[in-house]
Amino acid sequence: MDKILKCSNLSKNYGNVEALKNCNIELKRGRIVGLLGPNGSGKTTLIKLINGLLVPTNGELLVDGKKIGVETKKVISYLPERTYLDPNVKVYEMFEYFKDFYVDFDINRARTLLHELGMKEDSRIKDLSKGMKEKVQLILVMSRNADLYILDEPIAGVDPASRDYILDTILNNLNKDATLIISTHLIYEIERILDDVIIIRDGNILYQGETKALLEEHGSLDEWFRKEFRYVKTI
Ligand SMILES: Nc1ncnc2c1ncn2[C@@H]1O[C@H](COP(=O)(O)OP(=O)(O)OP(=O)(O)O)[C@@H](O)[C@H]1O
Repeated sequence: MDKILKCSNLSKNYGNVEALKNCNIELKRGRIVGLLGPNGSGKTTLIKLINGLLVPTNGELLVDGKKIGVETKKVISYLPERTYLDPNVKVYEMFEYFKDFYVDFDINRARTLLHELGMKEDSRIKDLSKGMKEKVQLILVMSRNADLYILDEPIAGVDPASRDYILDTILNNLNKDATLIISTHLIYEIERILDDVIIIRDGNILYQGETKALLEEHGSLDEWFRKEFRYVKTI
C-alpha cells in the first residue's frame, strides 16, 4: 500500500456550514506535505477527520487502506494546535507516560532532542514558557515511530532561531517511509522542506501536487500565497 492517506468525496458540514466539500486527496508514503489555506478554509477540520475526532458528513477516508478507528490511530502521531500537556507533571513524567501509552515511542530520542533544545527533564510543565511547551509537545510527537505525522501549527509559538533547528530535527528523525503533514501559516519558514502541498480554499482543494511545480512557476510559495489570497475589500 503506497498510499498512506486517501480521501474520496470527503465532506464535512457543521450545521449549514460546509467546511469541506467533496475533497479528493491521495498522499504517498515518504512525503512531507504542507497543508495550506487561509483562515477558515478547512485545514483543522481535515486534520480532525483524519484523527477520528470528527466524523465525515459524506465520503470516505482511509489511512493505510483502513477506515478510521483504533488501527489507524496507532499509526498516526498527532500534534494538535492547542497544548494538551498536564501543567502539574514534569517533562520526564510525560516521556514515561508516552512510553507506556505508545509502543513506538523512543524515549532516548525524546531525551536527546530535549537536551539539544537546552531543556531539562525535571522541569514542571506549568513552569515552561509557551514556546517551550510547544517544543516539548513536538518532541513527544516526533519521538514516536509513526507512519503518519500530523502537525497542526507546530512552530507558531517557537522563536525564529529555534524554528530552523526544529525543522531540521523533524527531517532528521523522519523514517524514509513516513509521511508528515504540516499545517501552518508560516509558509516562508517551511516551504524549503515540503515535497508536496495541498492548498484548500473555502473547503475545496485548490491545488494538490509537488511543491517543485509551484516553485518553478511562482518562485516562492509564500509570495504566491500572498498574491492568490490577497484580501480584497468589498465595501
Ligand atoms: N465546531 C464548529 N462549529 C461550527 N463551525 C465550525 C466549527 N469548526 C470549524 N467551523 C467552521 O468550519 C470552517 C473551517 O474551519 P477550520 O477550523 O477547519 O479552518 P482552518 O483552515 O483550520 O482555519 P485556521 O487557519 O483559522 O485555523 C470555518 O468556516 C469555521 O468557521
